Parts: sequence; C-alpha cells; structure tokens
Amino acid sequence: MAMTELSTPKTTSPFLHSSSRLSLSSKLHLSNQFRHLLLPPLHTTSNSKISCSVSQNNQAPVAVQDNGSVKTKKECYGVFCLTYDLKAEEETKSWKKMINIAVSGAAGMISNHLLFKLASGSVFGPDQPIALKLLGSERSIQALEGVAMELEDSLFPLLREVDIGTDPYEVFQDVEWALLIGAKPRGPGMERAALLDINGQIFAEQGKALNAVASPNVKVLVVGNPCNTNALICLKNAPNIPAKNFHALTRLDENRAKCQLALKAGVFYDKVSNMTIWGNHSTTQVPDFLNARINGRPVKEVITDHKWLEEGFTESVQKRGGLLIQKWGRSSAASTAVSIVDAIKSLVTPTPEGDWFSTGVYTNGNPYGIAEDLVFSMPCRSTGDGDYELVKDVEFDDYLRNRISKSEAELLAEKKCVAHLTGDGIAFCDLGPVDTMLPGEV
Ligand SMILES: NC(=O)C1=CN([C@@H]2O[C@H](COP(=O)(O)OP(=O)(O)OC[C@H]3O[C@@H](n4cnc5c(N)ncnc54)[C@H](OP(=O)(O)O)[C@@H]3O)[C@@H](O)[C@H]2O)C=CC1
Ligand SMILES: O=C([O-])CC(=O)C(=O)O
Repeated sequence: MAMTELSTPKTTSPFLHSSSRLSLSSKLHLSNQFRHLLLPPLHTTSNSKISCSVSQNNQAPVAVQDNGSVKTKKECYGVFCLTYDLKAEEETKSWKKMINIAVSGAAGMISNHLLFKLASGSVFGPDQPIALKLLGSERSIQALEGVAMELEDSLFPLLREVDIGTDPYEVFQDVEWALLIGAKPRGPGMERAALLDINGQIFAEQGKALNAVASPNVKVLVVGNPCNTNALICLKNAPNIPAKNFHALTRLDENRAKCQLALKAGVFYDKVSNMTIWGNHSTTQVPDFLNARINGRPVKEVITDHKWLEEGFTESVQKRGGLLIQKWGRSSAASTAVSIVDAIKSLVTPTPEGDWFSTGVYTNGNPYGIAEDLVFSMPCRSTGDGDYELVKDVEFDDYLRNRISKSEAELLAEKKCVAHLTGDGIAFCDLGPVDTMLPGEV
C-alpha cells in the first residue's frame, strides 16, 4: 500500500485526514494488527491534525459512495482512508446532535483526566455525542497524538471525532464549548506581572480566534492561571461573543471549601450547600461562610468557632493548592478536572432548588456593588440551558465586604497590568508591596 503525499502542511502522520470514518471493528483490526506493518512512525509538523470518527457498528468495514459502490479516499493512508456510511445506524439512536468541544493544553495533566470524562458521557450525558478538538503546540504535538491514540483505544461510543492542531483558528472552528486549560506555569523567581503578560498574550489570541470561528454562543471556561484576568482578556478580544459566556474556574475552590466545612462539622460533604467563592482564584479569594449552609442551616449556627471560620477555614481554602503542591510536587490535576466537570454540569443541568454554585463571571450589572468590567467569582444559578443568573438574595457583613474588597482591588490591579491586551490603553503594573499568589504558589 502506498502512502499518498499530502498537500501542505506536510506530515507523515497516518492519522492526517480531516474526515476519515471507521467502524469500531475495523479500527481495532487495522489499528492493532496492521498498524506496525503499514504505518510509519509518528512525525508531524506543528499543523498536523488527527481526525477520526468512531461508531459502534460491529459489522465489517464498508467504504461506500453515495451511489453505494465501495471506494477509498484519495490523499489518505491506511485505515483512515476508509469512509463508512453510518447514517442509517445513527438514525436508530435517540442521540442529540453532536457538539464540538475545544480543549487547550490538551496534552497537560488536567486534560489527561478531563478528556476521558468528557468522552465517557459523564459530563454532557449518555445521549450526547461529542467531537473533541484538541489544541496543542510545537512542544506538545507528539504528546497530543498519544492522547488521541489513547482516546481511540478507549472505544468511547459517544466520542465521534478527535481533531488535534496547533492553530486556534482551525481548532476552534464551530466549537460550542472551549475549555482553555493551557498556560505557562509560573516559574521560580517569575514576577506575577510577567506571568500576566505571557499568559495574557495566549488568551488574547485565543479570544480573537474564538471570536472569528467559534459558534456565536460558545461557552468559554478559562482554567489556565491567572484564570480571572485571562478570562477577562479573552472576552475583551471576542466582542461578538456575549461577555456572559466567559467563565474563570473557581469551582475547585468551592469544592475545597465544602470539604473543609464538612470536616469541621463532622458531616459528609454533600450536606454543605450554598457555597460561594467570591473574587479572584488567588490567595485573596473569599470562601463565604456567612451564606453557606450545612444540612440547610447557616454555617455559623453549626460551627460556632467563628475565629476558625474567619482565619483557619478561610486560609485553608486560599492556600489549599499550595499545600497540595508540597505533597504532590505538582499542582492538582485530578481534582481540577473533576471541578471542571462540576462547573460544566452546573450550567447544563438545573441548579437544585435553593442552592447555587460559584463561577468567575463578568461583573457588569452585578447586584453586589462589585466594580464592573472584571471577571469575579460570584454565586450563580442555572436552568440547565448553559446560561446562568446571579443569585440576588445573599447577605453581607463587614467581614465579608472587607474581604471581597481586597480581592476586587487585586483584580483591578491585575487588569491595569494587561491594559495593552484588553484594548484599555497602556499597561501600568503595580501589584503592590506583596506580590499576589495563585493558590498553588504558597
Ligand atoms: N483555575 C484553577 O482552579 C486551576 C488552574 N490551574 C492552571 O491550569 C493550567 C494547566 O495546568 P496543568 O494541566 O496541570 O499544567 P501542565 O503543565 O500539565 O500543562 C499545561 C499546558 O499548558 C500549555 N502551555 C501553553 N503555553 C505554555 C508555555 N508558554 N509554556 C509551557 N506550557 C504552555 C502546554 O501545552 P502546549 O505546549 O500544548 O501549549 C502544557 O501542556 C495552569 O495554568 C495551572 O496553573 C491548575 C489547577 C487549578
Ligand atoms: O497555582 C496552580 O497552578 C494551582 C491552582 O491554581 C490551584 O491548585 O488552585
């Protein structure tokens, strides 16, 4: 079998074809039995792309044209040359229309947990087929092929397509969800201002790309740190997408806070509800014990050690990421992936009566008096349509207001550092005498 030369970008990847389709049975057969005979080692350029669609069809592979005759596609290789008519099979299923989900930093640690949860159906539901669009870079393209191969070998029925690429303008085409995880980690001695600039450039570019090619109502969840300001940069560079659609992940902080309250109260963590994280995903974040509930009762009634709530509890949540890095030698990945799942599910399923969830969202129009034009974690509810409303009936006291103000001031200072990336003029970066920390940095 000859390998056909591909037009630019050149690659020797056997996967390079954008619309190959194969049946499950044929994939197993050819992938495992003949791949080592037929396929060259995986070498790609930065623009290489994997795409495969997988069906649950257990029949022998049949490559068909519209008129029913068998053919193989040109400019393709091996098993990925074959096209199958899956239409008849799909019509018998009560599946929803496929959705496209982009994930950046897809070869990183968080993604390594997240992608398999997405593909399993445990996030969007057992009747929701998905296409995964994985964004990587020159650094990660080989690893990304490895990720795609593992996804193949997992035989997920709902995973219909896997594409990999390094150009956000290609990868984000028509995506309905964009999970932006990739970002440069802060290295030893690196100023937060430098991190804001380096990662800000990434999110400015990705915002522009989403604006140009994504589905107009795409939901964007920014995980890469500093995630609030990155999300602000992203939304400012995507003026055609509703600002409301951009989120910064603070769900991990909410989950950590619930765990700490449960531990102190001696209850299982599913008894803790109405947990708000206010502000920045940093050590100024405010886990709100004033409005949270345990077994439906105000936390302050259940936990009477209020000094612990103000100091021990608050600090343990703010610094949980750092403690975890000390233990693990790296930042949390599995629990972050779980919290991304939780964050998405909170938007695609109705919020339980009386409860709410935290997510970092655009502050314009907020009822709490928080400065406008920031991405700030606040309490939200959803009807399950992907959208949300801010919760209005929350209480404030001096302690809470004071703490929220500190996180607000931090985000306002971060915003000034990235003015050149948000269209707000010349950046001026003064983060104060004490450099602010990500949760994982302390
Ligand atoms: N909001 C939250 O609650 C949390 C956020 N995080 C943040 O999530 C992000 C990803 O974490 P994790 O998956 O563990 O990290 P990894 O280091 O495993 O992966 C990060 C990915 O970022 C990409 N990246 C983009 N730009 C750069 C760059 N300039 N230098 C190096 N890598 C780059 C890399 O992929 P590629 O080469 O393909 O671009 C890399 O695979 C981090 O910013 C982390 O701080 C982590 C935990 C919690
Ligand atoms: O700083 C990090 O990368 C880790 C982080 O955000 C966290 O654990 O909350």
